[in-house]
Amino acid sequence: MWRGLWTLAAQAARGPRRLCTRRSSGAPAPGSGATIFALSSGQGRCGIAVIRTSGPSSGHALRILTAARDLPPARHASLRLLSDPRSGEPLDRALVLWFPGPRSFTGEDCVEFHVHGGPAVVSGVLQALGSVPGLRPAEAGEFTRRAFANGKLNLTEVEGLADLIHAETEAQRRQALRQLDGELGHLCCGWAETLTKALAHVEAYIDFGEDDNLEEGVLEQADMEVRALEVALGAHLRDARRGQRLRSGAHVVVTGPPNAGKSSLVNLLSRKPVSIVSPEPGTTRDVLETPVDLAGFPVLLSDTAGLREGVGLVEQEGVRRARERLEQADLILAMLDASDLASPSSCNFLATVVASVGAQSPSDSSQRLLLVLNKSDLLSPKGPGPRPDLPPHLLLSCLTGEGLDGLLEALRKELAAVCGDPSTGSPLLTRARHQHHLQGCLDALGHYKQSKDLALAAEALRVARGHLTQLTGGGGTEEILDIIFRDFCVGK
Ligand SMILES: Nc1nc2c(ncn2[C@@H]2O[C@H](COP(=O)(O)OP(=O)(O)OP(=O)(O)O)[C@@H](O)[C@H]2O)c(=O)[nH]1
Ligand SMILES: [K+]
Ligand SMILES: [Mg+2]
Repeated sequence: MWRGLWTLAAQAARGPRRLCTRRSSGAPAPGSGATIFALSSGQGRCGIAVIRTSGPSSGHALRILTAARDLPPARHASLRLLSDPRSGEPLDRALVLWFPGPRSFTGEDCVEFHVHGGPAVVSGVLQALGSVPGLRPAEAGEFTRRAFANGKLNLTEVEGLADLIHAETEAQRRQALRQLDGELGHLCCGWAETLTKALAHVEAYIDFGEDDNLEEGVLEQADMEVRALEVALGAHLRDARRGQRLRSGAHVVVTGPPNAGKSSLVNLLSRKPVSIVSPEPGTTRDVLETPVDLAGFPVLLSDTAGLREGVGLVEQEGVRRARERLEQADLILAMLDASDLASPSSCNFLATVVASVGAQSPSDSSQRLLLVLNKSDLLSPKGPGPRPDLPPHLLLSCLTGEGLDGLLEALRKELAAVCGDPSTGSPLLTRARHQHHLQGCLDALGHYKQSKDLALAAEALRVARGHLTQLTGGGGTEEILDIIFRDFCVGK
């Protein structure tokens, strides 16, 4: 009888079937839902605009607009004259593509019209489509919703697609593409399969524990699998904030004593005059925030007031805001005037801000810091360099641009550590939702280990697995029943 169990375990390990399925499989139910249409390319005058439809009446709409009895060959671009079905008036000579379901983006019958991008052409074709019975304009995100409902994309892939459309920097694009390719989903599905296996072992023990035929070590096997999973989940959760930072931008804060050249650096990095630069110490008061692409990483760069005590009320408030912002920084750009290192404000800054960040033990939540000595152009070429007791630093001149390449390279390395490098390593958790479910899974595994009662232990495994399936948007306990009855040969 228990051959069945081990066959199951072996199969699950090899993964011949998808235990972690997408929402459903195959073609949509025939005649399900309306056929939707929309302009899929951007609004406004352009060379080519793409209008698409999805749903059972797509083929009909294509035939009506091209006044043709037959559909063009599937998945091949064909040049066709489009006419208004009501008046017969020609609208455009366009490329049309016919994607019969289920081999289409949504899994339904789809059509793409690649028309000339003039507003009158686009609105003419949209109106013509609207006049075809069974067609209606699509709602926001409805094509992707249908792709999800039809099992073409799981939830993390849907999120990856959304991120790809919104990606503004290279690193964001890489991360989104990996998620759209299903890397995070596959990882979770693999974990869910491990839990399904462990659950099958525990349930087998509950039902047949007294059975002499039960192979030994079934529960130990489940415990081992759970322990290995805990380690994997823990590693991913330690990295948890990185993917989210890459999605929404890392907080980089420029700080230092007055007149170090902080605003000059912010303007240099953002390539626009964000902040006022002047020889007067205490120029910057408010926190000035600007989004920039630094070496391919999305960054929210903040300029802040120079740190000093005993100044007027307004500047004091500026200093308070600067310190507050500093606490939220993922990466601190600490700046000093290289020609003024012996001044009390420089010494104080080194002893407080720089020393305290340097003393943090490295962990995901700890801040990173780059020390930059600006105004290197003021140092005499022959004279002694900056103080020998300084922590590691970079020399820069915002005036001449010397040292900027070195700073950008150092920033790239720091940001890769802060955001994770999407070209290498395991897929990152890009949303708080991912973190929530992985943490939920890990907590449930903790309950599993503490449970003295096997029924409660099995329930904990079900909760843990539920979190993983929710992460990819699947769900249901049908699959475990399926496995027990089909692979265990119960009743044989
Ligand atoms: N020689 C030289 N002068 C610089 C350099 N960078 C900035 N300055 C000058 O230093 C002065 C102060 O620059 P800011 O950018 O306003 O300095 P800050 O740190 O923002 O000053 P606060 O906002 O007042 O704290 C200005 O006169 C700049 O032109 C540099 O690399 N070399
Ligand atoms: K200044
Ligand atoms: Mg300033």
